[in-house]
Amino acid sequence: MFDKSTWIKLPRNVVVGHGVIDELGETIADLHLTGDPLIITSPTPNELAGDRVRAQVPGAETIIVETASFESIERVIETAQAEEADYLIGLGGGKPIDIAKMAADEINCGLVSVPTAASHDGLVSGRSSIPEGDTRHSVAADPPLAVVADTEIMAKAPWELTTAGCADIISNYTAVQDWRLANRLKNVEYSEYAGALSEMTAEMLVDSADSIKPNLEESAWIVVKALVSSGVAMSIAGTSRPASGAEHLISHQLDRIAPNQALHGHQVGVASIMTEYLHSGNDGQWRAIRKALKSIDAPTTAAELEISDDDLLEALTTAHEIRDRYTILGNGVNLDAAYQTATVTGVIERD
Ligand SMILES: NC(=O)C1=CN([C@@H]2O[C@H](COP(=O)(O)OP(=O)(O)OC[C@H]3O[C@@H](n4cnc5c(N)ncnc54)[C@H](O)[C@@H]3O)[C@@H](O)[C@H]2O)C=CC1
Ligand SMILES: O=C(CO)COP(=O)(O)O
Ligand SMILES: [Zn+2]
Repeated sequence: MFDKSTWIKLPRNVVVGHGVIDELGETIADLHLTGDPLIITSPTPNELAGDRVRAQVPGAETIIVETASFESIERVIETAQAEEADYLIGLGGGKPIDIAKMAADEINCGLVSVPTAASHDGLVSGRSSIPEGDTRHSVAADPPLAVVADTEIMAKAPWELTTAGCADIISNYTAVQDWRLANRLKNVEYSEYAGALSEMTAEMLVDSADSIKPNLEESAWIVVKALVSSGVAMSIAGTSRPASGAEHLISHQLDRIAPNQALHGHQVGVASIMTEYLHSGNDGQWRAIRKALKSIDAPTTAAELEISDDDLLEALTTAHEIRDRYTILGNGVNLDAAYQTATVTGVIERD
């Protein structure tokens, strides 16, 4: 008997382009959302774009969050309930959007995502990623009903936020390899469509690397399209597997060991050079990944991440513990192997 079923949740409206933040009101009306929203943002995005958002949703309260934590989510839920908010608007980078996504899921209301940086591929995904203690929760949450991504704002954001978004996409190469490995060794369900979409997204971004330049709005356009596509791959899969493998585990560990040191996308990029080496050895594609990262100005070494060699090695040897997700890290990389991996790939220098 055929007994498979799937439920793919995607945003209904994805509005991308120059000045589209001023079309937020229209986008909300198109979704038939009524009543007052609560705006969830972080300090800089609030300063940059909060007033333009508030101008279109008069009466909306704003809550400013600093960290992606369960405490922040709790605060948002309490405020939304006290204010009787009818839906949420997440404004900013990955953190406020993830918090808003999880809070909206919890209180069962809609979410509109207004990213101000092309720095991560969670802007359309049906996943929310929140650290807690020694672990990291990547939980299913409804994707935003709409995404309003203003390329004018994103192009003016610090260049490193855009290069972080590119590196988050380039890391899809190793994420998909980990997913296939887990399918072969652990019978983890694999989606050919989601895997192919994720790899094609990375391929297209790398092919466009020459057009990705600072202060160029077309660059923000190219990167946002890739981030949307990668987020859709996660939604099709119903898991972050297409865009998150061992390189993400290492980055999540770095968030614990060396908090707020480097951007998420930059960490996963450097980690994917090493996990590609672990997958395919010295003759594999790790040089191609490093070259792709360099071509878009993303870091390729621990020093460029401002992370010490010891912290990097600790993350590489302990990342397998963080989550029940089988990857090339298996049941752990020992310190000698980690040192070999990090030095051969030039991520750290030999003593
Ligand atoms: N749910 C999912 O599927 C995914 C979630 N993530 C999560 O997203 C987070 C990483 O996202 P980030 O955007 O790097 O973090 P973030 O939200 O902390 O933003 C990084 C920095 O950029 C600043 N910023 C944002 N827009 C700006 C602008 N236009 N101009 C100047 N500064 C601006 C913010 O104020 C912040 O200081 C992590 O927590 C990660 O786990 C990442 C990928 C996928
Ligand atoms: O960052 C992500 C994809 O780029 C989300 O992955 P996680 O499920 O590892 O948080
Ligand atoms: Zn990521």
